[in-house]
Amino acid sequence: MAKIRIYKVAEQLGMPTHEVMDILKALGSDVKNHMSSIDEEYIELLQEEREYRKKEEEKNRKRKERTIQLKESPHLKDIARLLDMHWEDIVIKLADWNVIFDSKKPLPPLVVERLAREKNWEIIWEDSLREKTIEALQGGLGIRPPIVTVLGHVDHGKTTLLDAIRRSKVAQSEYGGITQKIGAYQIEVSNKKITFVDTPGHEAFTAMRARGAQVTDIAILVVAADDGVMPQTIEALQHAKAADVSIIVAINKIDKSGANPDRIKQQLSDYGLVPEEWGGDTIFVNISALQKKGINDLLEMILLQAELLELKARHQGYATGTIIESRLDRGKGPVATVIVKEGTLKIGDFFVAGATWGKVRSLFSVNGKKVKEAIPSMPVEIVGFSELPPAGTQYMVIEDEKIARLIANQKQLKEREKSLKGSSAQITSLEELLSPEEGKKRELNIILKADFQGSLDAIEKVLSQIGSEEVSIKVLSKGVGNINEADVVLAAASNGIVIGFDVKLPSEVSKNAKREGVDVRLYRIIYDVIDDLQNAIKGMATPKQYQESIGKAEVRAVFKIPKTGVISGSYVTSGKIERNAFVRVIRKGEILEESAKIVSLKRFKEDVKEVSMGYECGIGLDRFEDFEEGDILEAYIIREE
Ligand SMILES: Nc1nc2c(ncn2[C@@H]2O[C@H](COP(=O)(O)OP(=O)(O)OP(=O)(O)O)[C@@H](O)[C@H]2O)c(=O)[nH]1
Repeated sequence: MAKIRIYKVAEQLGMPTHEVMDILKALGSDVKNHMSSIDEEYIELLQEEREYRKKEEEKNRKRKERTIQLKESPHLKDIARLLDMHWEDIVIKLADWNVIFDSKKPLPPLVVERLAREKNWEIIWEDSLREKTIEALQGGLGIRPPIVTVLGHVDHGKTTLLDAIRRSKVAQSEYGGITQKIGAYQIEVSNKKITFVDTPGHEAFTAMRARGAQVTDIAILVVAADDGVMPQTIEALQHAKAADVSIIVAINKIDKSGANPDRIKQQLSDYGLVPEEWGGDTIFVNISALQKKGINDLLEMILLQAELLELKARHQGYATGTIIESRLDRGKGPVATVIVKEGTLKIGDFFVAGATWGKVRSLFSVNGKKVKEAIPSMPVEIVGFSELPPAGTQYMVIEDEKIARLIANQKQLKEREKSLKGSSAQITSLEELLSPEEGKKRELNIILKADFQGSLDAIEKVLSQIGSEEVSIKVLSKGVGNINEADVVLAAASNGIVIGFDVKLPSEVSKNAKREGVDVRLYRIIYDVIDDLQNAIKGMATPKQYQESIGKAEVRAVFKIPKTGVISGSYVTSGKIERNAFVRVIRKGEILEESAKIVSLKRFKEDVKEVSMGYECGIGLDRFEDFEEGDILEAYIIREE
């Protein structure tokens, strides 16, 4: 066996001699110094060991480099410093995540970790610091009243019930003073409060949820005893279930002669709402909203249910909440009703609600009385908005006026961008839903509509069999009949898709679906449903897109045209430019804009579909206006494989 000296080995492997000797010694060899010789066959082993050590070193180095050790609960400014971020940027992010910023308090651990992760850092909390920080933030957690929404089929008595409750509990004198409907009210029974959202109907309920606002804890499902369970009763029930709220059934109109509460209990049992007396856990209460009978029982049941739910909220600190309704008041300007979720809302607070911001100038209770502050679950009217915020918008108090304005402006920008792109970032389609996300099992939420019960059951059965390891299929709601507004809203709120089997999609509903970015699919053959879903689950339905270049133009002049915007007078140097193409803007070899859509293509004053090589034309783009002479516009079309 050939021998080789250690210093030669070291040279050959590019390793320091001491390291070679180190490894050899660890192997049991009795090497003395760099002049010692070893068998050549050791070289491979040395090399492997060297590689392994290198990788470990690298790992260790990364581990050390990318961790932040925390010895104290970090406040926002600490984290900004540690992550080398602007604290304003962090505050904007927090607003996006609906996390209250309070400079006097530490940031919640999860938020710290998430911020760090975005910058590729790992947070190491010393000892029990993480727990301590959580404890410190939870100070002031207290019971809060339940928030109740009334749902049910048309004419089953939702409005009458809400009215009856309000009239029975709010003193007549106060009630008389209310001229405006403000979307919510609060009553007191046996020294406990209950908040009612006064916009009955599951569409409103789910529309709010679609905006990310889940205000309801308990849904009262009103069913008229003489009419029984109707399509919208089921729809409402499914919406409430999808939102994961507790349901109490109020069997209404028991004063009527045809009233048959047992039949309703039977019907609802089929949908999983089994009365307690039959061994289930759903509370049923018989009422007559018109004759104000059973109202107290119902309220008691709501309180009982609320107790079981152990509803709690942070009472201290800055407030967050949800806009329930907004209106323009002649005297007060834009006002909105907010139900407070956390914290205490006070006069003088700065706030952000979606793209609007403001300062709380005055607060009114829902009975029209001036109040100084509002605590969790309390509905309150706020004066001081800069613009009207839409219902369902999240509301949050911001410590600093400048930041409040900044966040609102950012939101405005984002919304404008979204409307330019024509669709929201949360488009949920089969394709997108199924695009893989780090090792998580994905859920495909389906709203199923069919021509009759038989087909509905059949499809649901096959759907339950085609989930895969990565994707499970969940039928959120099912019903007989055409696709309607409520289906679309539910899909939007639950990131689901609507599947229609031998039913119609009315054009109004279709428009809304498009606007909301909801994927609606219509089928006539059951196997097509299965095929499509199976393919989608396998990822085969994701069409591969590629860009096909069609031509180039060079900017020769730049014009500003009133109302139209900036137009580049260009000369087509190769291929052609088509009106429906996308454009890449290149200046001196640098890409300034990757994907702008052509919004105007003209020859002289005429709109044209395409312009070929050798011709001049005017090109306007949707997201780029800063043309300069000499810019190259590369036109391409997106095709699917
Ligand atoms: N007999 C009787 N009639 C009732 C009762 N509750 C409501 N009604 C009547 O039923 C009709 C419909 O009541 P509403 O409260 O408007 O029903 P709703 O569910 O709010 O209806 P929409 O707002 O159209 O969805 C009205 O004429 C009420 O007077 C009741 O307990 N008994």
